[in-house]
Amino acid sequence: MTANSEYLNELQQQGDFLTLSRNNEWHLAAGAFTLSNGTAVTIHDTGVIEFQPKCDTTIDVVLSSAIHGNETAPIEICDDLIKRIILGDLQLAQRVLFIFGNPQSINIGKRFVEENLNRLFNGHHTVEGVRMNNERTRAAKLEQYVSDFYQRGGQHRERCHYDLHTAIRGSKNDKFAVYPFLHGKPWKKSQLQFLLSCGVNTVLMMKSPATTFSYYSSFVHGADSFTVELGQVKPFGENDMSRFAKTKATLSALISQKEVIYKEFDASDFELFAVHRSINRTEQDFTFPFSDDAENFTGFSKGDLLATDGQTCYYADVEGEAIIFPNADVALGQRALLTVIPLQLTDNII
Ligand SMILES: O=C(O)CCC(=O)N[C@@H](CCC(=O)O)C(=O)O
Ligand SMILES: [Zn+2]
Repeated sequence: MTANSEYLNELQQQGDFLTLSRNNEWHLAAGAFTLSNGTAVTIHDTGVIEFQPKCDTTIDVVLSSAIHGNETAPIEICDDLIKRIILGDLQLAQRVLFIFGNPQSINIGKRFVEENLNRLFNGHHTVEGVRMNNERTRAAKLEQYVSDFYQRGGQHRERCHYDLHTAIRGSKNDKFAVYPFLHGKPWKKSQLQFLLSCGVNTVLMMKSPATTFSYYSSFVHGADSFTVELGQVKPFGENDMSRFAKTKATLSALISQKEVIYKEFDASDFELFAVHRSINRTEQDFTFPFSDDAENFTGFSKGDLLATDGQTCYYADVEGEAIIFPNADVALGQRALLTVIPLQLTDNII
């Protein structure tokens, strides 16, 4: 028996792809098997597992978590879905690719090992003159796995990608999604209805390209793609999983049903925000005037100080400008703060 088939036997019996991935931090030999219900299972690498049911399918679904290793609730959600599929308790009706992005960062309980993986997509992993590291290599591979997965599904199918995260800070709106910049293409009501069903009624509309995983699959593969923030970062074992019941049930339905009927679209169900600006840290001396427990979506009055970057002070220039993802510890040149303002829906939505 080869080492490869040993891990496959154990995986088939226990369904524990998360532990297998954590035990093989940066690489796992590819392997495949078929479930008794006919679903083909392919392990492409550590943290990357594909399920192809026997029936005809219409949607190619990518569910990623652990792009940041300490964001545990989404990892637990995906771990549970994968186990149920492998053990035959959840029968799929759609193709699914699950990704645990950064197994070593899960093991050390940190956002990343050397470099923030979610700043390396859309080609930013490979830059002339910049040394490759494990996270850069991983970002390049993850792009390729997603690309191959969508290509095997074929053109003219629905493609979606939900990149599941949790926020470092608490948030006034506990769960929210980032809708990547669509380059003028319309936003989709059907996607907002899906998010609402997940318990996510707050969506931020980006207005420029990004280096994130969700922007990559949206821009390069035309997928309906979102970064989804499911509450606040907690260590394993400290998540109140009842808070994610709607998310789990909706993801489960998405992959196990031919079609899911969501609540009819009603704009008043949502709180939508436009990203107003992104403030990067360019100086060693970068500070916020608010405390570490100031929550995401805290609004500021026009003229209030928002951040100080060396000699540059940033002030709110719109009444109610609200803070998202403030993080003074980011690497120089990276985003330290987003600000948002409420958005009224225009006709750029279908
Ligand atoms: O709470 C925080 O500061 C970060 C939470 C997080 O990881 N958010 C993502 C958002 C990605 C996007 O803008 O689509 C990130 O910062 O990578
Ligand atoms: Zn994250």
